[in-house]
Amino acid sequence: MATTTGVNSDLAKERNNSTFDVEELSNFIYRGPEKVKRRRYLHNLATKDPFFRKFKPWAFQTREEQYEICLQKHLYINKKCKELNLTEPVDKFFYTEAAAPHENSPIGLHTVMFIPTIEKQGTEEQKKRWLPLAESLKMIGTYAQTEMGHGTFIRGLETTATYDPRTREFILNSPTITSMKYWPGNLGKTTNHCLVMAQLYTQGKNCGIHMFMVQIRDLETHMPLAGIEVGDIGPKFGYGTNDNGFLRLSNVRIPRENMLMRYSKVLEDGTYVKPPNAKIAYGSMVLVRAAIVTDAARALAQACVISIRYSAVRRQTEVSPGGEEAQIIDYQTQQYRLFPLLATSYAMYFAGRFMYDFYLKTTAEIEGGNLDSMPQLHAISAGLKAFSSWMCSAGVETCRLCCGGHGYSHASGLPKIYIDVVPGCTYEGENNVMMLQVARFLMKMYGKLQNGEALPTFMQYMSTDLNKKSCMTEEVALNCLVMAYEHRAARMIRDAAASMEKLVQSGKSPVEAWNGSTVMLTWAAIAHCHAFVTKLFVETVVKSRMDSKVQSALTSLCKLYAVHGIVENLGGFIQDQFFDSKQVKILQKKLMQLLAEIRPNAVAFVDAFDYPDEVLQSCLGRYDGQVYQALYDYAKSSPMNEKEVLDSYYKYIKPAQNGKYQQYSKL
Ligand SMILES: CCCCCCCCCCCCCCCCCCCCCCCC(=O)SCCNC(=O)CCNC(=O)[C@H](O)C(C)(C)COP(=O)(O)OP(=O)(O)OC[C@H]1O[C@@H](n2cnc3c(N)ncnc32)[C@H](O)[C@@H]1OP(=O)(O)O
Ligand SMILES: Cc1cc2nc3c(=O)[nH]c(=O)nc-3n(C[C@H](O)[C@H](O)[C@H](O)COP(=O)(O)OP(=O)(O)OC[C@H]3O[C@@H](n4cnc5c(N)ncnc54)[C@H](O)[C@@H]3O)c2cc1C
Repeated sequence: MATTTGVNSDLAKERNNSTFDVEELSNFIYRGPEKVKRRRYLHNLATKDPFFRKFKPWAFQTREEQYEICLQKHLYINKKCKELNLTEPVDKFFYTEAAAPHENSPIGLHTVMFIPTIEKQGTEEQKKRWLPLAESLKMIGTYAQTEMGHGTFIRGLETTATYDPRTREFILNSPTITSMKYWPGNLGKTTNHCLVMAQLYTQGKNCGIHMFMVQIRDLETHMPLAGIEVGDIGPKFGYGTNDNGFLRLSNVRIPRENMLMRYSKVLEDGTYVKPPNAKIAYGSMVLVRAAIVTDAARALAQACVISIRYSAVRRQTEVSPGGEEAQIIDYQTQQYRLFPLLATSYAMYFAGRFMYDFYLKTTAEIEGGNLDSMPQLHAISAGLKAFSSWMCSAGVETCRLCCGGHGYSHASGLPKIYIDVVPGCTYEGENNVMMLQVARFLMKMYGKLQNGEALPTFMQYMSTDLNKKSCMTEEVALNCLVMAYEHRAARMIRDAAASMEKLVQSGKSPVEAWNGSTVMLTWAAIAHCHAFVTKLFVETVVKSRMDSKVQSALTSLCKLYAVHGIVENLGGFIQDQFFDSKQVKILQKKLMQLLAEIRPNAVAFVDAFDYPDEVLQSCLGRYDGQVYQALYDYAKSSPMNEKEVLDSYYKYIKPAQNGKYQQYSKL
């Protein structure tokens, strides 16, 4: 029975029954007790700061208020980060996630893409000129690449930057309606500068797409400059806090020094100097793709916290007539929907940790002049970005559905998380397109394998003997699970390659053969990413040092991740009889056992993510489980309840009850 004060008794029982110390697991997730302490300190700074609590809740704000309030919050965050000397990205990330949870920043693109692009693509002189202005917000900028007509195919962008050697200027133009920049975050109303991706023309030749710094608004009045038409694109599925914008450029002249020239250059006379690798200009996209993995993991983790705590508190339906109603977490169907997502949130967190480290290591090499790992970084970041945003967005929606009716209310906090995470499937490269980039890399690797060339370590599984059968026994060993994923990926890569080969042999061109095989190529890329994430999870639990009880519980969760993925995608695993029917039964049985094994630790697993209530902003996911009182308070706080009788009653309902409809004819 739930009490109305203190911690809900069901939730308290759950916490008593867990088999491991939650603090130990938090220490493992966040890489040590010192880091947990630091994260809590940063969360506390934000959640205890009265500034962030003075605004009405996000769900009760109009679009204009969402923008304005979020802008104030992020400008304040910016000021506090400086005062507190928070310079590390991880510190800023934790402080921000607590200060403005899932509220996409009106100066976010400035921080996440504008400044990093100057840092990575600018010359020393350009960095010296722009970075201090950008840091002090005198320049507020965005990354303006996507156009109304082209987002994916960036070589097809239509904006032009034509070099005029007489004045040593570039002239920027949006020659068609489809060439107008459309979607860049913060562009509509906030920014006064843009990094514009445009086709470079010099000495009568097109040299491909390059980045140019363009001032779009007056620094004093904030009015658009001559030749600039700019504005907000209007309401969207979410992202109400963000003024995604449009931009039309008409004969806008900028000095030659405004082309980002660290790698490619245009000399004064108009001579073009090529970069060492044309794709180096895509580096800012790679950075954000890498960051999206952690961002998506965090969204799913928070959704699991809400949904699993609520499932422990919520009771529905007497199991035997007249008996006690069961906690909904005890229904096997609820466990089957939620626990694999819990496992996925851990898998994605570890993938995010890996991605961040790999990004830092590889970009350091690139900056040192060694570009060898660029293709790997591109393939891994594109694949993990797509895989994590797909899995986590779908997972958040399932968590919402698992909360029944209350999941549909903003009081649950789940819709806000969903609309914040789901555009990650589209921005920074639409997911299907990203998976095809992965497939392109896989086909290259397959070619190397055929030629007997060496493969990078993470691709060596491709040389597996595809006639081999699974080693799976009743024990369901982790290594047999990894082998299954790698077998499936290797076979799908081979099948996709064979499909292309067959089409070529039938007279199709390589491009036609590629287009005729993209579904199989996408299957192969997804299978590869699934294998990659599973292996990473397994290696994390097997090789890392941690408390033995935590390790045992985490091993069950990892096994669930792997077994569930096989059972849900069985076709791909049995197509070549890799598993026989006896082994399939073993896996199905193991899946049910694992659900039962994880059940006593479900709440502890979500508690270990250590998200304070102020971050979750959910009546259902509260640490104390007092969900009903919270729902009642939430309903009472709705602006719709400020008056007992709304004006609309007198204006519309009352007259209608009296058969009077004249007010409509006035319209
Ligand atoms: C434990 C907790 C730790 C916490 C730590 C956290 C720290 C992190 C802090 C930060 C957190 C912040 C959270 C972030 C949340 C996110 C908020 C984001 C807000 C929204 C931002 C949205 C911005 C945008 O959307 S910008 C626009 C993005 N646009 C795209 O992505 C366009 C997609 N299209 C493309 O990329 C290309 O067109 C592509 C790749 C599809 C094709 O390119 P192209 O036409 O040039 O290709 P081809 O000529 O066909 O050549 C292909 C060839 O090129 C290679 N290649 C392509 N790209 C790259 C690359 N980037 N690098 C290297 N190589 C590349 C490709 O592999 C091919 O090679 P081949 O050898 O020829 O095969
Ligand atoms: C919230 C949000 C914020 C954004 N912020 C920014 C920003 O700050 N700066 C910026 O420049 N842009 C931004 N964008 C734009 C974003 O990067 C693009 O929308 C994205 O890259 C997808 O491109 P697209 O819209 O042209 O989709 P399209 O390419 O038109 O995709 C439509 C469909 O066609 C398919 N498709 C397209 N090409 C291929 C192909 N080659 N093979 C197979 N299928 C294909 C896709 O899979 C998809 O299903 C933002 C978008 C959103 C939603």
